[in-house]
This record gives sequence, structure tokens and C-alpha cells, in this order.
Amino acid sequence: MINEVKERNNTLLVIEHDEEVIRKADHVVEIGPGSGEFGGKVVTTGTYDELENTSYSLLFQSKRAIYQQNSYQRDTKQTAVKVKNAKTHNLRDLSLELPANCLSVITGVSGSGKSSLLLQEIAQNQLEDSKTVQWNKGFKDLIVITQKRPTRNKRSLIVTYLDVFDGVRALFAKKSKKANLSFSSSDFSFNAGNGRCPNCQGLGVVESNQLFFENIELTCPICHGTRYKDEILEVKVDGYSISDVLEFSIEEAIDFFVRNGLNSKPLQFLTKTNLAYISLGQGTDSLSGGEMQRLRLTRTISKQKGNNHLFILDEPTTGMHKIDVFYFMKLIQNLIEDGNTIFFIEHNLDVIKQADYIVELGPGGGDSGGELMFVGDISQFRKTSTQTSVYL
Ligand SMILES: Nc1ncnc2c1ncn2[C@@H]1O[C@H](COP(=O)(O)OP(=O)(O)OP(=O)(O)O)[C@@H](O)[C@H]1O
Repeated sequence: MINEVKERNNTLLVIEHDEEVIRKADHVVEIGPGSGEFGGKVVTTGTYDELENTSYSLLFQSKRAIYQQNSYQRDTKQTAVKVKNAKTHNLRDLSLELPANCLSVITGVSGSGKSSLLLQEIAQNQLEDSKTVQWNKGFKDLIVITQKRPTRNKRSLIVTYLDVFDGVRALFAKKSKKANLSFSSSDFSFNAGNGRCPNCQGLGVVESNQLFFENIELTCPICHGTRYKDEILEVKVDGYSISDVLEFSIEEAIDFFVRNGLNSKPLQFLTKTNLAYISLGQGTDSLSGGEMQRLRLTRTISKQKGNNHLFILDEPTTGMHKIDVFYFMKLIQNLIEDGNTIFFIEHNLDVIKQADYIVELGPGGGDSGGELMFVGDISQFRKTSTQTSVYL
């Protein structure tokens, strides 16, 4: 389709990570070299072949051995779930088993029935058996992370989304008591209470509201973006005000949290997914799609205790660069090593290569889909020529 658009004398500008698309581009621009404040520069430009042979190109680096990971090839004998004669949407009397304590990937062309199988047929009744689905009874719970983005909310910051701000507020309240100031934990909230800036209501920004002009956000002229009243900012822990803490990167925040006995577990998980560069006070609505997926997974994982959880994730690597996928998959593999089970809907070949068990649905979408094209491990998959395996 892209070629057709080009042939009609149009110009296409595409944001893309997919190597197959990059390979076909006439000109590629790589932005980086890192993420967040470490990004924003043009790293290199050229054709796919030029990038592949330029040592500082991100494409070149991501194809290096360090970013390749193979399947752990775990034993798939223990069953997590049995599906018998599933018929949801386009599924054609589908029967299969998925293994426990492994990474299973369901792949296939768009509309082939992946979501119908995993999100509807399997996940719909949580861990309850149904006419078509029989569960291994060892799972503690089922956690489903879909692609749906949480509703946009200006007041949701990384620190509140990860539920670690209450601890920070309580710490500052305790410190204020020691200094004979009578501030409570709620005075250190920017969402409510008496401590937030009355002009911007704790947002740190105000809207320009000028007649005839589009509204733009301006730094609040009263609190200068700190979100708080001056007397609140005078309370310091280790020399930092609560507004300074919101400016911390995740890496800096971990030091502060550990030093002060706060729960740093969710922050530790974030660093494992290569998100150590974002700041505690960054709004969740400003995150990229790939960053948001990792944040959601981190929040979910950090709340789970122990093992025997079953995670179902719908295309979790959408929007991630190969390098981000590498870090993300390390976290996933650790989860499995800890005794959990993961089912993915995924097209990403780097993920498929790491799967212990692969299911491909097809052959087409809609009425021409819903059939099992392949079930087995990666070494068997490489020997077939399904619509997905030919790209491995
Ligand atoms: N609620 C629904 N009612 C009727 N048909 C549906 C419903 N949801 C999905 N379908 C149809 O079932 C078929 C399989 O859809 P499904 O979402 O399972 O595919 P998929 O493989 O997950 O696709 P994609 O990769 O594009 O997300 C499609 O033809 C779709 O239009």
C-alpha cells in the first residue's frame, strides 16, 4: 500500500521501528542517541544499507550480538490452560494447550483471531473454568494488560501513578514536625489541601486564556512551576524540598528513597525497563506509547507478591525500539524465572525468538482466519514457512 501511495507522486513521512519498513525506506533519520534528555539529536541519516554499516547508527548497534537474546527453551510439559473447541468470533473450533511457567506468544496476521482467543475466550472468565476453557488451579491471579491507554489526566505523574507519593508526603510531614511546623501529609499534596499553590491549584502551569489566541500553557508566575506555597518548600529532607524531589530522575529518586526508608521497589523495576531517565514529576500523559506500556507493566508487577501469577499482554512492545525491547524482555524473562507465566499477543520477531512456545493463527484475517497454523517451540517454528516464520 505504501508503494502505491509513493507511485502516485506523494511523499510519505513515517515514524517507525519495524526493520522491514526501514529496509524499504528511501531515506532514514535516526533520532537519539538515548531517551528523554539523552535523546533529541540526529544520530545518523541515510539508507538502510548505509545505517547498517555505520558503527554509531542505532540500527547497527541494535543488531549487535549484545541485543540478541535466544529462547530459554523451557520445559513446556506443565499445562497452564486447555482450550477445547473455541468458536468466539472467527475461531474455528480451536483446541490447544498453553504451558505454565513459560513465555507463550500468540502471533498471526491482523484479524486472524489472536485477541478473540487470548482476551476473550481465555481471559474473559478470569481463572474460572468454562465449557471451552480449563485452568491449571495453581495460579494466584490473572493480570491482563491491554493496549488501552489510561484516560488522560494532567494530575497523574509518574510518582502518583506508581503509588509512591504518599510515602514521600508522609516523610516531609514528619520532617516538618521535627522543625516544629505543623504541616500534615495532605499539605504536601499538589492535588488537594492547603499547601499547593492557590494560583495554579498545584499544576505548576496556567493557561494563557487570551482573547482571539489559542490557549497555551505558561509556567505559573506565583509558584514558578514548583506547584507549592513557599512555606511548604522551606521544609527540606536531605537538603531537598518536595518540589526538588519531583524533579529527580528515577535513578536519583532511588538513592533518596533508600536513604529515607521509602518503598523503592516500583522505581527499581522501572530502571530494569530502561526508564531510569524519566523524572518522578513527569506527567503520564506526556509519555510515549512504549514508555507508557512499560510504566503500566511496572506498576502491575511491583504490586504482585511472589510467584504463580499469570500475565496476559497485548502487543506490549508496540512503539519500542529494538534496544528497549531488549531491556523489556529481560524483565519478562526474570518474571518467568521467578515462577510466573506469560502469554503475549505479539508480532515482534525479537520477542518471538525468545518464546518457549509459539502459536500462529491464520491463514488470513476475518472469515479466512481462526485456524491453527503452528503450535510448538522456536526451533520447530524456524523449520516451517508460515506467514510469520519466513521472516525469522
Ligand atoms: N466483538 C466482535 N464482534 C464481532 N466480530 C468481532 C468482534 N471482535 C473481533 N471480531 C472479528 O473477529 C476477527 C478476529 O479478530 P481479533 O481481534 O481476534 O483478531 P487479531 O488477530 O487479534 O487482530 P489484530 O492483530 O488486528 O488485533 C476479526 O475479523 C474481527 O473483525
